[in-house]
Amino acid sequence: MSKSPRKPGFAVQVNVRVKPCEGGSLPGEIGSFRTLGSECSQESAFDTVAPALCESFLQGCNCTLFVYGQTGSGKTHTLFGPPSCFARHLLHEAGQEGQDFPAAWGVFPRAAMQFLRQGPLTASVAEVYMNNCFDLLNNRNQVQVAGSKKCSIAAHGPEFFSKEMSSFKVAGQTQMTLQNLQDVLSLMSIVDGSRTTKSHAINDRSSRSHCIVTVTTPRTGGKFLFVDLAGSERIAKSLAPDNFLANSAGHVLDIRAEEAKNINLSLTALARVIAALAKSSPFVPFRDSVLTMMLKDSLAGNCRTAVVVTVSEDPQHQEETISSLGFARLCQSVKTEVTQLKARDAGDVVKVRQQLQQLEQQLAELEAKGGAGGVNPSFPKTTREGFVANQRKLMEHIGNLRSCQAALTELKAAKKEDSAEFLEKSQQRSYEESQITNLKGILIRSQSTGVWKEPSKPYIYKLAAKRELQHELAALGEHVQVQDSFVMTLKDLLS
Ligand SMILES: Nc1ncnc2c1ncn2[C@@H]1O[C@H](COP(=O)(O)OP(=O)(O)OP(=O)(O)O)[C@@H](O)[C@H]1O
Repeated sequence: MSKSPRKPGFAVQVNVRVKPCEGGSLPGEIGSFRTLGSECSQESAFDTVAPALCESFLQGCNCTLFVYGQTGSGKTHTLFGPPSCFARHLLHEAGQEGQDFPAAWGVFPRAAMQFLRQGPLTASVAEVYMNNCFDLLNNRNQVQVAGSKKCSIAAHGPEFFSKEMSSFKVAGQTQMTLQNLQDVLSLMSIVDGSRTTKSHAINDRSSRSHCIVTVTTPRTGGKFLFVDLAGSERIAKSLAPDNFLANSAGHVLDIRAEEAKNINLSLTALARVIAALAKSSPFVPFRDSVLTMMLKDSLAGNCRTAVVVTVSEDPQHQEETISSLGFARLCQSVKTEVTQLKARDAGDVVKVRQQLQQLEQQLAELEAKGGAGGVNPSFPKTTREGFVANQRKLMEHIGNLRSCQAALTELKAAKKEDSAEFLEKSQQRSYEESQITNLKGILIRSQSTGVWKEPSKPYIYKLAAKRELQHELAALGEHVQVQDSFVMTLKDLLS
């Protein structure tokens, strides 16, 4: 990808959004930030925060927008929208009022709609939960961040992934093509439905993970990261007594406290990185957490970056508000460099084609050595066929269960919990769940006989990388059939 000269020192743009609270107010002056007051609508929030970033992205710059703040202060509300705002009936109602989409939609879906006027995009969604990264577009499969201490992608992954330890990449994330409003809605339904959320004393729908939606434009290869950070929290305030679960060994496991501890650790790592960048310190501890590795390019690379710090007017959260404003001040001193990427050309296509060919050859070699796994040919035909048929049935029932759950969420959002349709879908959900339990039992029993071998990790990574390259080629305007080349491992299906 060709680059034009760097424009030095682009300060991170800091915005503060205030969540209203009746009778509440902020502790003192906010400071010299762009402020989105408690009356600010979703549309005004977008108009304040996003236009300059969106324009830069469309001109070929990498951009990042992240939201930071105390739990329940409005991060997800600002970036994506309030709970259930992606229910399909709301889209229909907005259409009847002559709107393109519901007024409640947040910055990301509005920005995506703007980008789509210029052409298609590809998107991926990562969730960072308990310091591990998961692919929300592929059944929450765990993916590795290259350069992390846990796994070096250089050991498994395709050669074209950067081996430079100074740059971190997520290996083999699933890409989804966005072409229209329906695609944006589908993406948001997946994010909404698969993110780890819990209800606690401060927020009914609290995100227990950081969520990074990345959209890429094929014209330049430029990326825009939309980052919804999990909320900082004081465990004593947010922890409700019903959050204790007994695990199978009989130990009492405080999952919520463990999650909160992990969230706070990663946010502390982020604050340390930002403090080091603000002081222009020679050492910046990006490696301290998966989150900071993933945000390295956004904070210290070629990227135009903005942050929305969300705070509450509620007097009982004053201490957290003061702390969040301190974070906002730190961010103001961080500068990135912004380089405009040039439109891609035929040379890029040739390069990607070569990489694809190389990868296909490596996949063939792995297949020849049995790396693709599969059914053990030494077993009788009927056993092999029976196993594969059960595997297929399990996938079908998992698909049906997901559709059922999506339909139930829609009906709930439309307040149709008393309808016959809701009852029918609930019954179907129970049926699908019982089928899944039965099939899992059968598969676990037959797997232990050795009839099935899982594909190797390098094979899975290379296959995912092949799909990414096919998407890239398609986005560059090449006629290429993007193959659904995921390997759904049995381990994933049975988990
Ligand atoms: N500016 C706002 N105006 C009106 N309602 C808001 C505003 N900000 C947040 N809310 C509402 O407050 C609730 C909590 O907001 P949200 O889930 O976005 O918080 P969060 O910061 O993402 O929390 P967490 O870190 O726990 O995930 C939601 O019901 C949301 O719609």
